[in-house]
Amino acid sequence: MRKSKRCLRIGTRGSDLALAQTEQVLQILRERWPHYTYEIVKIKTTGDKVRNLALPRIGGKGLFTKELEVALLEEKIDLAVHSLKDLPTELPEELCVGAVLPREHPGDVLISLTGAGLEDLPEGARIGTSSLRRQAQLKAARPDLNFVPLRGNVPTRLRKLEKGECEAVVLAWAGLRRLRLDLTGRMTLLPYQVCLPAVAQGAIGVEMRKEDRELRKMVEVLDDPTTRLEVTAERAFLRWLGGGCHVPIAALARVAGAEILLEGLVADPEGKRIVRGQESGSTAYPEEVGIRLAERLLREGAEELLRG
Ligand SMILES: NCc1[nH]cc(CCC(=O)O)c1CC(=O)O
Repeated sequence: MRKSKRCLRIGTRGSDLALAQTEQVLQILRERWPHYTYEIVKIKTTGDKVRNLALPRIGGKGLFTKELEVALLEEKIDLAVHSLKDLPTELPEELCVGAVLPREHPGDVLISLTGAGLEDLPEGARIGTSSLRRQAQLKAARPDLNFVPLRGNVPTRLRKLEKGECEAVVLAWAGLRRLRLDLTGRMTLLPYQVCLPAVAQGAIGVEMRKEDRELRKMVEVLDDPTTRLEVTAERAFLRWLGGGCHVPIAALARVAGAEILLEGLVADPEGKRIVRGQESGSTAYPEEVGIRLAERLLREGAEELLRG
């Protein structure tokens, strides 16, 4: 046993959502490992700095995670807490996802001032979202809708709705939930058939240095094996497609007994073509299920969509 307690430095973005997620991690670690000290280190990422630009234009992977990875590699922090959907599928060789927390409901919600659902929105309504995945799927369901780019943190986006910049916005349920925002009467959940979530949406991942054995053992208390299996299948699907933010891609895995069921899609940004399918397989090989679904969708037309 070491004599002096080690101080664990937890890196996070400074947004309300990121801090709420980090607080959740911290609470569990503190309770289980009270003899350590903890420090939260806020780090600005490129995505935080270029607020006004449309994400698909900036492109580039790891917009919200890269600076945290650099801090891990430079040993300025010991853990990095991410929304797993923002974390690229390829990690630096020295890093790993040490834990995946139990997932929130992974779905997207539609929020409007009147509480109108997707069918009730007026003809030609403006939807605030910069996500090509959301745009493509909503256009497929309602070709008359218009889209306005909407970026910034969750509260900022809701303010833009209040100011009348659009009739509705689409956000992840998980983010609203973690921010404890009560949008009763304004919010409807979009069914997966209408809007399949982003890979790993609703899951929190804790990234760390592989060689930090002591810490790897400690973060096991955060890990939810079912969520981990699901996001492993989804991330393998995304990695095999080689997709970034430029082509709409969505996927959702569910564990049922010893089986993983994975549903996924690739679309063109206008939502005119959606290549969608399902695969299932053993929980012993989650990545294999993801790769199999990717291969199948590539054969069925996703290859063309990805080449654009
Ligand atoms: N891209 C931003 C982002 N990253 C994670 C979440 C929500 C929380 C989550 O999906 O885990 C959000 C906001 C949103 O999409 O509404």
